[in-house]
Amino acid sequence: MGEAGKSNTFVIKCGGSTLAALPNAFFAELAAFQKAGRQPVIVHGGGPAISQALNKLGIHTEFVDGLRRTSAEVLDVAEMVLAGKINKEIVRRLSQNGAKAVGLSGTDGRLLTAEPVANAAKLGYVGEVTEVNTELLNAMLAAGYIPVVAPVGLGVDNQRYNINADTAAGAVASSLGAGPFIVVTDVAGIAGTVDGEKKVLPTVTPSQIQSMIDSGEIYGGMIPKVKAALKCLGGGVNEVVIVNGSETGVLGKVLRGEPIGTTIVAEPTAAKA
Ligand SMILES: Nc1ncnc2c1ncn2[C@@H]1O[C@H](COP(=O)(O)OP(=O)(O)O)[C@@H](O)[C@H]1O
Ligand SMILES: CC(=O)N[C@@H](CCC(=O)OP(=O)(O)O)C(=O)O
Repeated sequence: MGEAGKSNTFVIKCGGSTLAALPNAFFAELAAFQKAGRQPVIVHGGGPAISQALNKLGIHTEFVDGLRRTSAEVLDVAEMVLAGKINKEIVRRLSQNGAKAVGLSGTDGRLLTAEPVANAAKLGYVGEVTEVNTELLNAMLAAGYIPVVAPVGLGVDNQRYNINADTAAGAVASSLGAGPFIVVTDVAGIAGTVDGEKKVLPTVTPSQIQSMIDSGEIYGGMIPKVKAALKCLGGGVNEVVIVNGSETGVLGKVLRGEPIGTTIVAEPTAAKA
């Protein structure tokens, strides 16, 4: 694919926290971008729905450092909910709102190759992406479809892995060299304290993020988001924006460069020509 095609590609991560609240307008906006020649790729979560399904089945679930401890039993349910229920819901809503979309699990066509995370002894079948099959994504984009990806990966050992959706989306954004990477969640951005007042910060840099994690101002589900953002910025993505999906016209605002949510920017360098 040529440079023009690449610059048209952008990755959106849709968090499970916000999926039910996403208005039809969100999907219609994606359909309009698609018709205008833009090439969105969606990677989605579904944490709350997985927890709900596990609770219904009476299977205990817990998070360690923001990641779900994943036994073989939990993995089956996570895959069922992510690649079945949530993935199909998103594809259906896109179709209903005039977009052409196709749903894939990260294991389909070895879209996401994964390896166990460092503390696998504690976390079980939780994976980290080692490779993204961009050939498959680009083929779907070239055929005029929005790829909708569930964050389940396959190891070279053929083991399935549950992957945090922010991590998976960041890996996809980096491998496509796509920009901007838009993280859609249930809050208006990263909140921080400015002059004693809590507010959404328009921009944050990697060093600010580190001190906000250290102080506990960034916690829980925001941690994998900012970590994925930092990794992306080091890997070819020039802009990561965190926005609330239920606000109208969010995607357009990001793409037009209008101020919305929190933009994570690279550390300013002293010597810029
Ligand atoms: N500094 C912060 N600013 C805003 N939200 C934060 C911050 N730190 C932690 N959070 C939490 O992160 C949550 C978003 O993460 P999460 O619930 O995992 O969403 P998603 O399902 O979209 O991935 C927010 O609802 C909020 O509770
Ligand atoms: C390893 C791990 O934690 N996987 C996540 C995958 C879903 C996800 O990340 O969903 P959200 O984006 O809605 O949080 C989980 O099991 O909940």
